[in-house]
Amino acid sequence: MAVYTDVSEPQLAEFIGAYDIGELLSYKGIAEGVENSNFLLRTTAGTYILTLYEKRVNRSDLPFFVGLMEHLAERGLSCPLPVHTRGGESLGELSGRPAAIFTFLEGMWTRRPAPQHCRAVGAALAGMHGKAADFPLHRRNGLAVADWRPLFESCGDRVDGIEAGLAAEIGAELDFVEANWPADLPKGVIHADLFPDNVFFLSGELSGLIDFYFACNDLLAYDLAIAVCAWCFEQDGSFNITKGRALIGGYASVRPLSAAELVALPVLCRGAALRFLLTRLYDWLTVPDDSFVTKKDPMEYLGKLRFHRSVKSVSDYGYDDERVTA
Ligand SMILES: Nc1ncnc2c1ncn2[C@@H]1O[C@H](COP(=O)(O)OP(=O)(O)O)[C@@H](O)[C@H]1O
Ligand SMILES: N[C@@H](CCOP(=O)(O)O)C(=O)O
Repeated sequence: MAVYTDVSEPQLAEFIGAYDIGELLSYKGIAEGVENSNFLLRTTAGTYILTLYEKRVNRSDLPFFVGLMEHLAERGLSCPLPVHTRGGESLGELSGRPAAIFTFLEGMWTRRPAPQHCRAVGAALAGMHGKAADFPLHRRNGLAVADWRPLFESCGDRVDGIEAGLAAEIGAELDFVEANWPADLPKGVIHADLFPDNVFFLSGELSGLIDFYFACNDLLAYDLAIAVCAWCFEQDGSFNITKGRALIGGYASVRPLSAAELVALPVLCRGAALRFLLTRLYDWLTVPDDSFVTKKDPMEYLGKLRFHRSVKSVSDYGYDDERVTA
């Protein structure tokens, strides 16, 4: 459930009055999502999304997120376009929350990604990296390698209650990724959360990307590693090499990967799996059970992490490149 803040009709009608989007016909909360409150708006001019930014989103980051979506949409990436008020503002305030209205993106996310979805996602991610290359704002990744150990420490002493030995396993993994994290790979603006629920498809074709609220500046290949973790495993936890080949191949078809990026991909995937293991673990142990926040299973990412630990080179992901796998 992700409608944390209620909006009354008079408040909303007044808010909408500042925009050229016609009269309000109806609105309803959208149950999906985790971080913010989202509403589907129907007006005499069309359908829109209203987002109220909740506490876990830092207000000072909003110009980066909203500006990035505008920048990408202007360059032809299919993603929500912030709608401006008549006064030119894309961010306002509603029900005591920062709020924005976005264009509605047609399509649905896929619960059963197939290799052709993975290929399209890889290509779209590389396209996003290219289109964001001249985005002028900068946002530090608040969940970068250096932040993982403090996040783990803030999980407290109940980690082994989930699985015996888990704290030591995570500690050893942190030691490894901190010592082996690549420093000199190409950097830029990354999506940082390109999971299946953030990619829409329509009639089998990718129709757009949403949820840029983890976007930040970091290694481009780390974004690919996040997508490998999110798209290429089956429900039973096994890695699907055909999906790996499709995702990485789709990415490389738009933005060729350097040999150094390919060599680094296994450690980047270990880091990506660890990052989602840790954020899920933190929520699992600290968010009250009666909270609206949907807690996701941390152990799914422990399984993925263990797989990546067994990987010797990018060819184990199904991707062959003679520079690194000959
Ligand atoms: N521009 C959009 N067009 C269509 N649906 C959207 C749009 N933005 C959000 N949604 C809907 O709202 C849901 C939650 O959005 P999301 O940005 O993922 O929220 P959160 O940041 O809270 O996780 C999505 O799964 C989708 O159904
Ligand atoms: N993708 C993350 C959680 C963030 O949720 P989102 O709805 O904002 O994409 C995870 O799976 O842990």
